[in-house]
Amino acid sequence: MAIEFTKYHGLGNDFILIDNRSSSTPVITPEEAIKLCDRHFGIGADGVIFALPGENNTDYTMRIFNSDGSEPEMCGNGIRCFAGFVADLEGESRNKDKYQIHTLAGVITPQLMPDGQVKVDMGLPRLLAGEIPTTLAKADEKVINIPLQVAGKSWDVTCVSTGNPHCITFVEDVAAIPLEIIGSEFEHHSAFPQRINTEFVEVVRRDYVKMRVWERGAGITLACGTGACATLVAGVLTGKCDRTATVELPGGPLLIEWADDQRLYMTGPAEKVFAGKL
Ligand SMILES: N[C@@H](CCC[C@H](N)C(=O)O)C(=O)O
Repeated sequence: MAIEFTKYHGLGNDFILIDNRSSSTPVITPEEAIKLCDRHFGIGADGVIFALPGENNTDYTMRIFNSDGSEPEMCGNGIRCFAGFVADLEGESRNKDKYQIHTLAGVITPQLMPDGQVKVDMGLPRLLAGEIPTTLAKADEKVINIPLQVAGKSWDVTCVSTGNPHCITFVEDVAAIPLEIIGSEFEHHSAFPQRINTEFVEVVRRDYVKMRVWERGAGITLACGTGACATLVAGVLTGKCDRTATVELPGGPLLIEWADDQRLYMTGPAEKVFAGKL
């Protein structure tokens, strides 16, 4: 059976998108996703994203497999690519620029903007340890600047769920962090029963930070949308950032706002790279 796919990226965080609208089960298994994501023997990507029929009166359902085959709840860069992808699939029959997307983290709303960027209503961040989840505090307490021992060092971490789990550490010089050595140790730390995405952040100004990420199930990536949102929340909670800031990632900048209604808004690009057939 031939399966058509389109490769997209959001700031270098890259995905294989599959039109899965005729079935509510992904047409690719997690094992097949691992092979397709392989950068030497496959197409190469940080994950595979499926556009499925909408559940609970939404326009579509998005599911994603990480490059290790695990299934996360949400993907920020992925949902911007998803919006571009479904708009393309709809072609001339498209009658909206804002979609209600069902995800494992709830309903997320991306909007295609006239300048080609995608603005996403990412919903409410979750701050309690039990919601992340982490054992670094009691289930009903927040995790702000809590010491965590990793790689023989104590790191002050702040944890935020933006649908998926994030652990944020503010550092003096983000370029000096040996992410390739310590990232996996954070991801698999016993304090995080569902593993964790890890962000290291250097605050340049209250409205401009530099961030590098080690993603759960994917390792080092060039950008992470949910991670950029979690970074801003951690910056506000620790008194380091304003409620609107640019998060500069290795792949480029994302504009993040934690609005007065407490919802997170992320604005950034989604680029189609090529299409093909499996
Ligand atoms: N790159 C993504 C996040 C993808 C999921 C993540 N690896 C996880 O397992 O939670 C983003 O842009 O948000």
